[in-house]
Amino acid sequence: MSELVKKAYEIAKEQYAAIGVDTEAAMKKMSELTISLHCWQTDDVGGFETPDATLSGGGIQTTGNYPGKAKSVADVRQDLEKVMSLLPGKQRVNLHAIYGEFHGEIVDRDQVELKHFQGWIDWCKEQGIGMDFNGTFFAHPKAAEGFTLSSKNEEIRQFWVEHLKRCRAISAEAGKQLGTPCVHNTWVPDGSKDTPIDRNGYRTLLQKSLDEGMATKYPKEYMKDAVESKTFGIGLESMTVGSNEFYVGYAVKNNILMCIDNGHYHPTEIAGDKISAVLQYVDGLLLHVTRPVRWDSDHVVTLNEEIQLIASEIVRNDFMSRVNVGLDFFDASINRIGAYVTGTRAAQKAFLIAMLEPTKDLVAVEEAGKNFERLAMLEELKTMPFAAVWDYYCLQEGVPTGAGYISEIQKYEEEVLSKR
Ligand SMILES: C[C@H](O)[C@H](O)[C@@H](O)C(=O)CO
Ligand SMILES: [Mn+2]
Repeated sequence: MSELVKKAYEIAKEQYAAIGVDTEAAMKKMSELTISLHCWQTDDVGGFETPDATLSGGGIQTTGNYPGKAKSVADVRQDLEKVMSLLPGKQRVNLHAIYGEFHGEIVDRDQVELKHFQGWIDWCKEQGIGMDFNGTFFAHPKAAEGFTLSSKNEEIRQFWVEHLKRCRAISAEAGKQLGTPCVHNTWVPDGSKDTPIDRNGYRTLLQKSLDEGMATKYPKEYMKDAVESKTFGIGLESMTVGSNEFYVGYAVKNNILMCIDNGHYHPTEIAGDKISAVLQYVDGLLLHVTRPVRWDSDHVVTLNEEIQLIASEIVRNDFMSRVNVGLDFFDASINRIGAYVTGTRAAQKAFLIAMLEPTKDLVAVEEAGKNFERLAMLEELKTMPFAAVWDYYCLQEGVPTGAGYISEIQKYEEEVLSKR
């Protein structure tokens, strides 16, 4: 098999060289890409605050009941280790605050501390990876009214401000210990099912709470703040407090990261187009790469045009060091390890394809007004022998080539997941 992969690669290398693309340089550039693996695909966003915790509310939903979901932090780690063993390139782990090690104690969100996540930091150290973090502002009685950081109930608002403060402190310590900045992302579901009157009041409160929660400034080498907007959530269809305009404004004003989740816009909007727009005004972005199907359904990422534009925009403009690439999907209807591996590989493929583009030539053609030639070149690029380069890259990285990971995942399902 590996002989075949090498042979195919040699031919592909020549074909790419003929259009001015250096395949070796492209594979080398892949080392600049680190993908942050969201822990929540392992257990359908349940977390471990209580033994039977499940996702409820917040306008997000998992569907499906495929056997084998992670039931403990140990299961999550075991699953993520399996996932990483099947992926080329570099990864990090992205945790939500509900994934702490609480050891049977009821720890409310305004009580989370470093000690609940020290085990995770140690595990990251062992794995040689970085950690990202998220306050969890959903699936909680104090989020049941639809408002958290923008709540008009001062006690509730303060509760969530305290959660934000604590999560940022945990993030800073994780980044410090691991020697790589931890991105702390804030997404709140806040919004209204039916038409509200005081949109402005809620937005003023959200801004006030973010200012309070982020008042402590940490060194950028330890942690970076990100804020995530959304168009609407289920049951919160009429108004989202943290809309796109709200958070672009907040991120620009405070020069923090804007999180672009490509499931969080109107279906006709193109998330990839937003990257160069927002990066005119902020230093960096966080991406939540996902696949919305008709709504923010968080299907497993596949190699589609949307993902391709996102990756191409980053590579074409040399934005690799300014964009933190994370994933955000949770499909409970299929093997969850398979979901991770397929989805992460799809995102990585999009980046490698972007790195195999003769961008300078395309720009020259565009600037010369040769739009037919631009169109034709883009079409021809679609059928270049990308798979041969991808397989060779996987071979070099010591992970299964082609569909080779499927049987590995089936074996893991038989030996581990089916016994849970
Ligand atoms: C669980 C995630 O934090 C959540 O999905 C958020 O990032 C989001 O995208 C909500 O729609
Ligand atoms: Mn998201």
